[in-house]
Amino acid sequence: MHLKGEDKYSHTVTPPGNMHIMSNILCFAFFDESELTQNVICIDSMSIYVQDFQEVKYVSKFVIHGGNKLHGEIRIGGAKNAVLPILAATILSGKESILRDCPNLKDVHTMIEILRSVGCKISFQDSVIVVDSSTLYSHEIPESLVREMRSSIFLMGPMLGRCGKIKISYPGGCEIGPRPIDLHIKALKALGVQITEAHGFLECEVQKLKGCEIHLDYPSVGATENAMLAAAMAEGTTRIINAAKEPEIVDLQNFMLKMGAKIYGAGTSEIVIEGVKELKRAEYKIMPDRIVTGTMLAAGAITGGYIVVTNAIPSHVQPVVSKLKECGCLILEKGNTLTLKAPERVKAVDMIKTLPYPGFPTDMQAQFMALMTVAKGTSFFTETIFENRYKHVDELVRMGAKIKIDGRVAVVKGVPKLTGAKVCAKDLRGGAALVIAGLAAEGETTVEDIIHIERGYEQFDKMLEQLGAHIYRIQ
Ligand SMILES: CC(=O)N[C@H]1[C@@H](OP(=O)(O)OP(=O)(O)OC[C@H]2O[C@@H](n3ccc(=O)[nH]c3=O)[C@H](O)[C@@H]2O)O[C@H](CO)[C@@H](O)[C@@H]1O
Ligand SMILES: C=C(OP(=O)(O)O)C(=O)O
Repeated sequence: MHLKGEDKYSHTVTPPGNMHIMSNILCFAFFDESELTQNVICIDSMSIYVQDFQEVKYVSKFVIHGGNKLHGEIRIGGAKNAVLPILAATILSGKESILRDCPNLKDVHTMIEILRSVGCKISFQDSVIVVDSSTLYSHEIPESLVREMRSSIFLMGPMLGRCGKIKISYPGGCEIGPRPIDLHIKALKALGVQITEAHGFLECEVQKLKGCEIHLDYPSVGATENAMLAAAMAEGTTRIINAAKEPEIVDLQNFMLKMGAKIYGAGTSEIVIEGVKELKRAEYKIMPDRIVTGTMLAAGAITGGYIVVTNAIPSHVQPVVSKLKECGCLILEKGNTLTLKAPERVKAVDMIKTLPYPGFPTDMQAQFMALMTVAKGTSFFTETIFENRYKHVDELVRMGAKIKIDGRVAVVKGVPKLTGAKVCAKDLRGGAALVIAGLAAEGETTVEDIIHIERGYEQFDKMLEQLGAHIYRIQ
């Protein structure tokens, strides 16, 4: 075989033959000159093998021809940030859980792999995930999977609630900056968990979780969720004070209520959980993704389009909707539908500051910035949640955007037109922002490394295509 290029990446594959390992495997792909998909050498801790891997998607990109106004109707699916903690929560009951409207995303598959690795039986078909956690047999979470996704730390609370121990590695930092887990650890310690930290691993153990008052120094979404999950089966009452108020926290509470947990207050800054001895089988429909909703609205707005977004929860996207109205879009809310009619060119809004819910979501900062690059006037962004969430800026600048960064502030001077360019998705929302920019750019835009985008958007290209965008995907 003539080697043209070499690529190294992590991918979840089903090993050939009778091997029953289904884990995160390191793959070295050797590209043949004539064909991009040839052989892959896969290495994991237990085996090395060569696989003819015609179906593997090595390098995926989106190619966008800008200029089309988006028009039509699009349905929003279940939220990534709701389904991930809820999947972790299924461990608690030791019974069956049926989850509907689950998005088919890379992160969801990683969470499924994690649950399988500790013994759960899972099926995922037509947006329905069925988890049977009665067969749980391990408390050790494979490091390779933990490193793939920060949300793996959601396993801490449920594993401690269910079997009193967990061994898990640090999830590590990520593209958007360092993401410590000190608040998670503090909350779990308050519930009585002994935690030993060594060589990048956390070994946590508790005889019996004890209800307590947890004062979060910051309303961290993940730490609030982990504390809720750990407290569900603790002895006595737990109060989480300065809890995060994001809608995904309410969704988690609603799922826990279905399982028979005694919990109230989610959506406010104080959540109260009265521990119960046992939880039961539950069926639940995941809430619609508010960030995908906001992203589609931003995409409609940048193209001067007229779109109808269905299966949305308008109250969840108010911070984004009010900014879109400020920049001249007409938005009509009716039941679970949002209709957006955008002007030919939006006006700049002077200040966008990311804040915990109900403030403007950090997960919408990049997409809104893409919109502001072509607005009339100058807008100022302040990113207060994550330290390093401006990686899309250099890429937008390649497309002709005028943006200057000073620490946590980005100043965006709107230009009449962007021009298509070859750009690279550095993280999930930043990647989505580049696609949005491409929709309005003159000529062709290629967005590389869309693997990041696919962590959070199911068939992003198809959704936009349905609204009339010229976008296609190249493997
Ligand atoms: C899967 C999921 O739901 N992810 C969302 C969740 O992430 P995540 O739960 O990680 O976000 P947090 O609210 O915990 O993080 C917010 C800030 O608190 C800091 N922090 C957090 C925990 C901790 O122990 N110590 C600490 O310092 C973080 O570094 C960050 O600066 O909320 C974020 C903020 O809305 C969103 O951008 C993510 O999309
Ligand atoms: C940052 C995000 O997710 P995660 O916390 O899973 O990295 C996001 O959804 O924008």
